[in-house]
Amino acid sequence: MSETCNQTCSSCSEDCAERKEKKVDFSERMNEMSNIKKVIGVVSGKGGVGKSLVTSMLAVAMSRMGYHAAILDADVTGPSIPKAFGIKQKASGSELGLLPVKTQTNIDVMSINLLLEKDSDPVVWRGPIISGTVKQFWTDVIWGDVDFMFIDMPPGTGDVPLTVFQSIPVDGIIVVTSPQELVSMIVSKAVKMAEMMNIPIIGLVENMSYFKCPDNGKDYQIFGESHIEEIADKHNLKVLAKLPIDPKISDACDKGIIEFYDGNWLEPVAKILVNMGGN
Ligand SMILES: Nc1ncnc2c1ncn2[C@@H]1O[C@H](COP(=O)(O)OP(=O)(O)OP(=O)(O)O)[C@@H](O)[C@H]1O
Repeated sequence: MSETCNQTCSSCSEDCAERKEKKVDFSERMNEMSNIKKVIGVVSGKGGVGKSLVTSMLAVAMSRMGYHAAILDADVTGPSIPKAFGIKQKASGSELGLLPVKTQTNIDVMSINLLLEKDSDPVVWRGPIISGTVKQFWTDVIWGDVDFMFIDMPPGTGDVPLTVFQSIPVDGIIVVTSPQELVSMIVSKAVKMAEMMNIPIIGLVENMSYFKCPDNGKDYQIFGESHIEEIADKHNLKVLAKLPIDPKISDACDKGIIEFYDGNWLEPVAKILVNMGGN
C-alpha cells in the first residue's frame, strides 16, 4: 500500500495487495485516425499561475525543434489557449470526427471555444458533461500524427484532471507554480495525485519567478523569495525552468501572438521531453 493511500480504491490505479475493489479500466481509445506519440499533462494547484502560458510555450518550443505539437485544452470553463494563439476560426468536422484548428506555425489545437458560437459564451455545465467533453477531445478529434500533445488541465485536482488521468494515457506531468502560492502544499497534492494515478512527474516550472529590471538589469523577486528548490528536493523532483514576469508575455497572449514571442526559458524542458521519445 502506498504511503499516500486514502482508501479510494475505485479511483486509484496502483497495483497493491490491499486493494478492496477491482481496478476499473476507464481508458478511452484515441480516434482511429490519430497517432499521438507522447502526451504531457500541464497542471497547477490554483488558477492564474500561468499554466496555459506554459502549455502554449511548451508546444511552441517543440514545434520550433521540428516536432509536430498539439494542445488539447481541457480547461473547459476557462479556455485561454485559442486567445493566446489568436485563433479566430471555428473547428470543423464530419461524421468521421472533429478537426483541430491549426495555429500559424502548424500547432494543432482543440478547445471548447473553437466549438462555441461566441467565445464569450460561458460554459455552465455539470461536471460529468465537462469531463465527457474532454474525453471526446481524445476520442472524436482527428488529430492525425502528433509527436507531442500537451493537455492544459483546469487548476486543482478535481473531476477533469481525474478523468484525463484515467482515460487518456498521459506519459508525464509538468506542475506549474508561482512563488506566492502555498507551493509546498500544492506540489504535495499534485505528487500524491500523480502517484495514485501511476503517472510520472517530469518536474516543476516556476512562473513569475522574478522580474528583470530593464533599467539596471537586476532581478527582483516581486512575489517574495522562492522556495521551489527546497520543495523539489523534498519530493525528489526537478525544477525544470523559472520564467520571469515579462510584460511582453502578457502582451503576446493578449495580442494572440505567443508563437512569435522569443523567450526560450522552456528549451531545456523541450530537450527533456525529446529524450522521453516522441519520434
Ligand atoms: N510570466 C508572465 N509574465 C507576464 N504575464 C504573465 C506571465 N505568466 C502569465 N501571464 C499572464 O497572466 C495571465 C494568466 O495566465 P494563464 O492564463 O496562463 O494562467 P492559468 O494558470 O492557465 O490560468 P487559469 O487557471 O485561469 O486557466 C495571462 O493573461 C498571461 O498572459
